[in-house]
Amino acid sequence: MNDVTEPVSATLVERAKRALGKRNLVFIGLMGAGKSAIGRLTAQALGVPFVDSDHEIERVSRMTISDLFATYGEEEFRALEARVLKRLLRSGPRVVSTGGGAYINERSRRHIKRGGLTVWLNAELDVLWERVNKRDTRPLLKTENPKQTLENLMRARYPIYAEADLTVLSRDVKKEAMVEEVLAAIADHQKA
Ligand SMILES: Nc1ncnc2c1ncn2[C@@H]1O[C@H](COP(=O)(O)OP(=O)(O)O)[C@@H](O)[C@H]1O
Ligand SMILES: O=C(O)C1=C[C@@H](OP(=O)(O)O)[C@@H](O)[C@H](O)C1
Ligand SMILES: [Mg+2]
Repeated sequence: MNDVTEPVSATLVERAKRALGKRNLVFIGLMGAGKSAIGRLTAQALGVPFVDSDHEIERVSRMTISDLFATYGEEEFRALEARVLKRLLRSGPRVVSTGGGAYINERSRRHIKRGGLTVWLNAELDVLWERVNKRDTRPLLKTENPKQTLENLMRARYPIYAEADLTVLSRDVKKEAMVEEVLAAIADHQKA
């Protein structure tokens, strides 16, 4: 279903498509940054396929992310995540939204860097917290103080996400406004 209520600027779409070329576009960032939601809408705007690596992992394993963590542990999950991302990024062009920890794992980060143009959806703690505390599907946040856990992950991970090709500030604006900001970042990146 297309969630974009107003069409994204056709000129902007064309400029972004030209700049992206045949490359994949890979969304990275912390839980709640909007990778899955904005990634899907960006793929719709660009007219290319969309895949979310978490959804693909759940599809091939026939288990939820939470069950995978509980049954096999995070290390095994990261190894599976790296294998899935290597396969997903082998073809394209497509938009790939990754799980928040993928880019932090060295093997997955290598696949992602080789596999496409990376966009970091950078968000402030309160924006992320507002979004993630509505659902309990993220095993890493099943702690005594999940907001503190999220802040700790920000401190540890933000310097690594900052290696992305593009950075877009994820805010609580209309999702199509976020899509337009992502497309503008891609188009302007071409000038660099
Ligand atoms: N710009 C935005 N404004 C309001 N809500 C948003 C925005 N971007 C994402 N969301 C919502 O925040 C929640 C988390 O988004 P999601 O795409 O699942 O994040 P991620 O995949 O990065 O963890 C979802 O309910 C989504 O609809
Ligand atoms: O940050 C992380 O390590 C994780 C983020 C999750 O994806 P989202 O970022 O889409 O929530 C999911 O991959 C798993 O719970 C681990
Ligand atoms: Mg997601």
